[in-house]
Amino acid sequence: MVHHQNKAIREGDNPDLTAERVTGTFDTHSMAAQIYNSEAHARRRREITEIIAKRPELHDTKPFPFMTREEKILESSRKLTLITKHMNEIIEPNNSNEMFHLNNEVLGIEGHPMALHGIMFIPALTAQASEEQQKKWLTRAINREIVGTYAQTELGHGTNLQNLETTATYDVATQEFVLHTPTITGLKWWPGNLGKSSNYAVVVALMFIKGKNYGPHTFMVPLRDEKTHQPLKGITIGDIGPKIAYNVTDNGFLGFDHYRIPRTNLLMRHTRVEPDGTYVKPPHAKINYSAMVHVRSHMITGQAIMLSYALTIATRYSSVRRQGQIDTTQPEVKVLEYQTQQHRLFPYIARAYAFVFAGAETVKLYERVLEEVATGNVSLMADLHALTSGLKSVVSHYTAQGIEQARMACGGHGYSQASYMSEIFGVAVGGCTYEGENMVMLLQLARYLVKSASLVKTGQSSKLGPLVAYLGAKSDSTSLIDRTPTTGFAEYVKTFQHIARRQTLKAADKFFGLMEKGEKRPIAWNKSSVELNRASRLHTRLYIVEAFVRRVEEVADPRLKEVLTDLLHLHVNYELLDMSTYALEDGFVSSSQLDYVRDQLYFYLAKIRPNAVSLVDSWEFSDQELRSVLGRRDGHVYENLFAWAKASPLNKTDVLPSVDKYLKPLMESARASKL
Ligand SMILES: CCCCCCCC/C=C\CCCCCCCCCC(=O)SCCNC(=O)CCNC(=O)[C@H](O)C(C)(C)COP(=O)(O)OP(=O)(O)OC[C@H]1O[C@@H](n2cnc3c(N)ncnc32)[C@H](O)[C@@H]1OP(=O)(O)O
Ligand SMILES: Cc1cc2nc3c(=O)[nH]c(=O)nc-3n(C[C@H](O)[C@H](O)[C@H](O)COP(=O)(O)OP(=O)(O)OC[C@H]3O[C@@H](n4cnc5c(N)ncnc54)[C@H](O)[C@@H]3O)c2cc1C
Repeated sequence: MVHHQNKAIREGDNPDLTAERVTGTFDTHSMAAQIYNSEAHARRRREITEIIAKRPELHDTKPFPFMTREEKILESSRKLTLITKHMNEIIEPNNSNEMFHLNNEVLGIEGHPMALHGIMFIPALTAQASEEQQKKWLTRAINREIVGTYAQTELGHGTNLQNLETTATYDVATQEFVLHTPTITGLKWWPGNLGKSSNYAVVVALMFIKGKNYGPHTFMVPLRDEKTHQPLKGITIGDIGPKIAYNVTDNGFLGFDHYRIPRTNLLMRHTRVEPDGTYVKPPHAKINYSAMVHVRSHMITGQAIMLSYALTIATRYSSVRRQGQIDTTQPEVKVLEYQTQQHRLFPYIARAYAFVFAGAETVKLYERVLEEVATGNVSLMADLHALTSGLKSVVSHYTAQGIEQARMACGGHGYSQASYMSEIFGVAVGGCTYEGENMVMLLQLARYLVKSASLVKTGQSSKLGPLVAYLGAKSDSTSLIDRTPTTGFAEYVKTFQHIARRQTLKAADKFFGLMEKGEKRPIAWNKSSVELNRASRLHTRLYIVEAFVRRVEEVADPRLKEVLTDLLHLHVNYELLDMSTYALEDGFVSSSQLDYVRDQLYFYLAKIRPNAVSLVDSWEFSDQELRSVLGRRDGHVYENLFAWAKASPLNKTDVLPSVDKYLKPLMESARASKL
C-alpha cells in the first residue's frame, strides 16, 4: 500500500480526483494541524468524525433540502437530545472547539434549538453575571436544565442600542425591575431560538432609575414556564418566520407588558443597582457588550470554515467535471485546468487560510482580554473592539463573495440544492448583518483609526498601540516590489502599510478639515464616512496579510512551509491588484510594477494547481459535515446526483395531485374545445 501525502485517498474513488490527490506535495493531516491551530485538535476532529460515522442515529435521516422547516426542527431536536445525552462519550467535557465540530457534523450549519444558548447566553452569563448569579443560573444553563438566548435587537432598532425602546424601570418599593415594550417597534425581533425553544433570555433594555436613563443593560429574564413551556403572563413571544437560510433556528419576537423581575436579575458582575436604587457604574461603559465581542471574535474562524466548505465543494467538483478542450487534439479537460477557474477559486483558498490564521490570533487576544477584564483591567477592550469590528466586516464580506464565486464555478449544478451552496451562502452572508451591520462596524474601527491619526498628526506617534504603530512610520518614496533582487513579503507588507496609512490619514484629514470649516462633528463624520470605511477595510486587510506572514514564518515543516508560502504569494499579489487604485494614485506603485504583480499572480496560480485539492482536503470536512453531492470526498458526483434527484419528494409518485386536479382537466378541456 502506497502512503500518500494526501490522507483523503481511498480505493474506488473517482480516478480524476485521486490523480489530483496523488500530486499533493504535503501531508494533509499536518496542514489540518495548522488550520485547526494544534495537532491535538486536528486529531480529535478526525476521531470525533469517526465516532459519528459509526453511529447511524447521529446521521441525517434524509437530505436537508427535502425536509420542511418543521421536519428540520424536529430532526435537529432529536439529534441535539442524543448528542447532549452522549456528549461525554464523543467529546472532552466543556471543550468548546470539540463541541463546535460535533455540532457542525451532526446538526449542521442551519442552526439548532440551542444555538444561541452556547454562542451567546452562556458567554453573557459567564462574563456579566456575578458569582452569586452564576451559581444560580450558569450551572443550570451548562447542564441544559434551562435554555436561553440573547435578546437585544428590536423591530425598530438593531444598530443604535441607545435608542432601544424596551425599558427596565426600577421600582424601589418592590425592589423589582418592570420590563415593558411600549410600541410595536420596541418588540425584540431576531434573537435566535427565542421564538419557540428558549425559556430564558439575557435581555438588553434601557434601565431607568428614578426617571434617569442609564442606557442599555442586561437582565436575566424567565420567558416560559419551566414545566409547561407556556409563555409566562405578561410575555408575548413567537417565531419571526422563514429567512434566507438558518431556518432550523427559531429567530423570535418578544414583547413585555409591565413584566416584573427581581432587582437581582440585573446582571451584576460589573454594574450594580442597590436596593435603594443607587447605581454603581462599571469600569468600562461598554463592558456589557461582551457577548457580542465573543461572537465577533469567534465568527472569523466560523466564516473561514463556511468559505472553505464552498471551496472544497467547488475544487473537488472542478477536478471531476470535464468540459471543453484547451488543446483541440486532446480529450475534454477538467474545468480546473482553465486559468479563469483557478483565478476564481485559488485566491479564495488563500483568503480562507488567511482568515483562519487571523481568526486564531483574534481568539487568543479575546481570551486574554476576557481574563484581564475579569480582574478589572479593561485597557485592551478598545483594541479588541476595533480589531474584531474590522475583521468581522471584511472577512464576512469576502466570505460571501468567495462562496458565490465557488457556486458559479460549479456551473448549473451549483444552482441545485444538491450542491448545498445556497444554504452555505445564506448562512455565511448572515454574518455581514448579525453582530453589527458591516458598514456600522467598519465605522467603529474608523473611530479608533481617526484617534490614532490624530496622535500621528500631533507628533505623538510613540503613543500608538501595536496594531496601528505603522501609521506613525514614514513610507519609502516608492514601493520596492520588483526593484530589489529578493522581493520578499516585507516589501508587500510595506506597500500595504503605505496604502492603509495614506488612506487613513487622508480620510482623517477630510474629517478634521470639514470640522475646521465649521461642520459639526457628526455631520463631518457622515460626510467622510465612505473614505473612513475605506481606511478601515485597508487597515484590516493589512492585518490579515500580516497574520498570514506571521503564521508562515512559524511553520517548521518544509513541505508545509513551501505550499503556504506559495499561497501567501498568491494572496499578496491578488490583494495588491485588487486594491491597485490606491497604490497607483500617488505613484507608490507603477503600472510596470503591477505588471510584475500580475505575472506573479499567474505564476502562483499554476504553481498551486497540483496542490489545489490537497489544500481543500486539509480542512478535513467529512461528507456528513459538507452535505453536498458535488463536494463528496470520493468524487462520484453524477450517479449520486441522479440518486438525489430520484429521492426528491416530488418523485414519490409519477402523477402529482396538482396534475390530477388542474393540469389534466385543463388539457382535457383544451382538447375537448378543439373537437
Ligand atoms: C470554536 C469555538 C466555539 C465558539 C463558538 C462560537 C462560534 C462562532 C462561529 C460562528 C458564529 C455563528 C453564530 C451565528 C449566530 C448569530 C448570532 C447573532 C447575534 C446578534 O446579532 S446579537 C445583536 C448584535 N448587535 C449588534 O452587534 C449591534 C451593533 N451595535 C453596537 O454594537 C453598538 O450600538 C455600537 C458599537 C455601534 C455603538 O454603541 P453605543 O453604545 O451606541 O456607542 P457610543 O455610545 O456611540 O460609544 C462608542 C464608543 O464605545 C466604544 N465601544 C463600543 N462597543 C465597544 C466594545 N464592545 N468594547 C469596547 N468599546 C466599545 C467605541 O469604540 C466608541 O469608543 P470611542 O468613543 O470612540 O472611544
Ligand atoms: C441571522 C441573524 C441572526 C441574528 N441573531 C440575533 C440574536 O440572536 N440576537 C439579537 O439581539 N439580534 C440578532 N440579530 C439582529 C442583528 O444583530 C441586527 O439585525 C444587526 O445588528 C443590524 O441591525 P439592524 O437590523 O437594525 O440594521 P440597520 O441598522 O437598520 O441597518 C440598515 C442600514 O442602515 C445602515 N446604518 C445603520 N446605522 C448606521 C450608522 N450609524 N451609520 C451608517 N450606516 C448606518 C446600515 O449600514 C445598513 O445599511 C440577528 C440578525 C440576523 C440576520
